[in-house]
Amino acid sequence: MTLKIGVIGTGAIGREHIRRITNNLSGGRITAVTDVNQEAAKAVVEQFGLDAVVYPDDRTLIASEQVDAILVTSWGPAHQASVMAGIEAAKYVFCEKPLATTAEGCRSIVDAEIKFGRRLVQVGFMRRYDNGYIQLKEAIDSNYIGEPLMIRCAHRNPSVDEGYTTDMAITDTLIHEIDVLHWLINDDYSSVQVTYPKKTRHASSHLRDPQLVTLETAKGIVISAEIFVNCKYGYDIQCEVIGEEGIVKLPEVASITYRKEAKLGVHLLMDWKQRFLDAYDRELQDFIDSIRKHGQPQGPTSWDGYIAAVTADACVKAQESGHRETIVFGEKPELYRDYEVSFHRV
Ligand SMILES: NC(=O)C1=CN([C@@H]2O[C@H](COP(=O)(O)OP(=O)(O)OC[C@H]3O[C@@H](n4cnc5c(N)ncnc54)[C@H](O)[C@@H]3O)[C@@H](O)[C@H]2O)C=CC1
Ligand SMILES: O=C1[C@@H](O)[C@H](O)[C@@H](O)[C@H](O)[C@H]1O
Repeated sequence: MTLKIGVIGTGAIGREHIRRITNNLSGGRITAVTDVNQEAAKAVVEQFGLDAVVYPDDRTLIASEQVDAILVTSWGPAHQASVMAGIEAAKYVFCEKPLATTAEGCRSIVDAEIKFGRRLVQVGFMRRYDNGYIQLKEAIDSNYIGEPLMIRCAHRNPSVDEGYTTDMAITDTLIHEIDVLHWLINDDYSSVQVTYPKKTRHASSHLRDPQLVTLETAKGIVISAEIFVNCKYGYDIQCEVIGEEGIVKLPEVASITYRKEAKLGVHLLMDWKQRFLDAYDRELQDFIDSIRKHGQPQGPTSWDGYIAAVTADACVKAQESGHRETIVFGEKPELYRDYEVSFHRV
């Protein structure tokens, strides 16, 4: 059966996902769209030549018999209500980060899914599908570098707009590292501290940039994560895991080398959309395939969304206090306990 997908929010990433489901992936079809900006929803139907109905809001879209699964790509604060409505209607849900803007909101989604009795929700933490991170995980899981001791990583954007605030460095930007790193090392975060190096003159007056986030895990691994969203030179994601027997590091983005004007170099990306193109394709193909084969998604869970939100809350608290803040999760519920996805390199 072809999975009939309704999209809630036809902005930047909504359109990207519609494009990939329509042009690149198999097994899914966009049958419905909605956006608070109805003109944007209509325009997307035209742009991609979709055979899809434009609904006035998320509730009517979710209720449609022409919708098996919803793709929640609206603004973060709107996610929770759409996801909850999707679960109530027993529809599959792919939700872009954040699952909800608060830990309580994520917990209520977890509880609703547990009450439903089966997994319906996948969160858009696409880095787990990236070949580079998968290779790092293979090296760690096979003990190739021995026990991991430290991680050094960086999330750098060339620039951000005026509306970007200091806490967004955590909730919008670091959130990807928060998800992928604990998955990488099979560990739980236990505390966090945030420090502010000298501020770049390129940041707006209200923004602290760069920031240095130091996370510790239950096993004692120390993670040093730099967030620098006005770095000017490019979009750059770095991750290096230092183990007892060796070190593994994310590969650089593939690029030709050039020799020109007495220089030898490679090109870097400026736009985040290009960096994880394959991972976005793979997370959505996995969502579609898992539902068609197993009747439930297998990707990052609501519990992963909750873990990320609890950790992000502690990071924001640490931004404000300047102190080390502890991070505590409740016990992982049964529904998510034996769940282990086998992500493969391609
Ligand atoms: N996984 C990733 O790498 C990325 C994830 N995101 C996440 O995706 C979400 C959307 O981001 P963008 O597409 O960049 O934003 P955007 O602002 O370009 O698009 C959001 C769209 O949602 C619509 N919208 C807002 N509230 C709505 C509601 N209640 N019902 C229907 N439509 C509604 C807006 O009118 C807008 O068209 C955000 O949560 C963001 O954090 C964004 C970029 C990358
Ligand atoms: O989610 C994302 C954006 O919101 C954010 O602005 C970028 O820095 C991230 O890398 C991207 O994946």
